[in-house]
Amino acid sequence: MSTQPQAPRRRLTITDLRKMKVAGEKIAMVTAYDAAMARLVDEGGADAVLVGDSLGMVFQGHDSTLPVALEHMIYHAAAVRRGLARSAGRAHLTVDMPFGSYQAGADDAVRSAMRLAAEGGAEAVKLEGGADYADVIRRIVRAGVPVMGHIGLTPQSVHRMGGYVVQGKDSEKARRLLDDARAVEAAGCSAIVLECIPAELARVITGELSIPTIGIGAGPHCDGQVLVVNDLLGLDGAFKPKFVKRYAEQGASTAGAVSAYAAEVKQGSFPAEEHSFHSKTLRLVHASEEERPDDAQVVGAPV
Ligand SMILES: Nc1nc(=O)c2c([nH]1)NC[C@@H]1CN(c3ccc(C(=O)N[C@@H](CCC(=O)O)C(=O)O)cc3)CN21
Ligand SMILES: CC(C)C(=O)C(=O)O
Ligand SMILES: [Mg+2]
Repeated sequence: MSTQPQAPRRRLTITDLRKMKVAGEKIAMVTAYDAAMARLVDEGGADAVLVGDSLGMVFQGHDSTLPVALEHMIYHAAAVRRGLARSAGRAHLTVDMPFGSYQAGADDAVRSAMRLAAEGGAEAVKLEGGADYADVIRRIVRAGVPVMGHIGLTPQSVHRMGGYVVQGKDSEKARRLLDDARAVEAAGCSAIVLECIPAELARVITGELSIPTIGIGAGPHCDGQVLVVNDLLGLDGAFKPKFVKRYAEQGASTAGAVSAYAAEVKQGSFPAEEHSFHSKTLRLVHASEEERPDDAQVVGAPV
């Protein structure tokens, strides 16, 4: 009997994410920055993986996303791409365009997006900005790369915003964000991230747009949600903004595991017998021994 050929696994496309909005099926997106985590996130059932420029803060240790370079995003995207290739899931892959890779002009933006797709394996790129970026979005989409928008709290504009603060809290600013959302959809975006805006505003934007809205700190009415994986795993005990829910306390459990390991090393109980290798044929000779047979195998002795 021959084994049945396996139906090839089909990865979700950006079009599938749009169909999920129509079907009323919520989209679960999670960030990942390396191959191992990408595989776990994919096998955990995330619909979409984001290689976020938040890696500048959670991976590189900066206090903003501004120092992240296009080369860094390509490096992490390619690692995540390889992780997804080895995993059993079907997540779609979006990669953030970092600060400086698209703001100077549309030609530059198209070149950056093409590198993220060609070298990083991105199936879509995400960029921060509203109506002001309509032309840039149009040009990248025309080049063949789907674009995800991102409005509200846009971390690359931290200095203009005066910190990581909730956006669109008064009627005029909320109106401007709704106009921005409409503008990026009209420019050809396939989806849009809404970050740290009132839930009431996110509900209106979600109802007005035909592309899916993916919220972070934008309430429950969005078509999907995104969280930084380190945050949902509770890896950083000090970082707990209001919108984060921790589904694990891996920061505490990791520090606890290392502490147990260090204690056992110091005490001599690790490695134990079951962690050690042996050889029956090896004849050990101490370096201090005067008479050494010519055929002795010397281990641990200075030459
Ligand atoms: N680990 C991590 N998670 C993120 O979600 C994230 C990053 N890093 N780095 C890039 C940006 C920065 N983000 C942030 C950072 C801090 C707040 C924050 O402290 N927010 C306050 C709200 C302040 C207000 O009331 O306006 C909060 O308490 O949630 C929000 C978003 C979101 N992104
Ligand atoms: C938090 C998400 C939306 C993001 O842009 C990032 O991780 O960089
Ligand atoms: Mg980002």
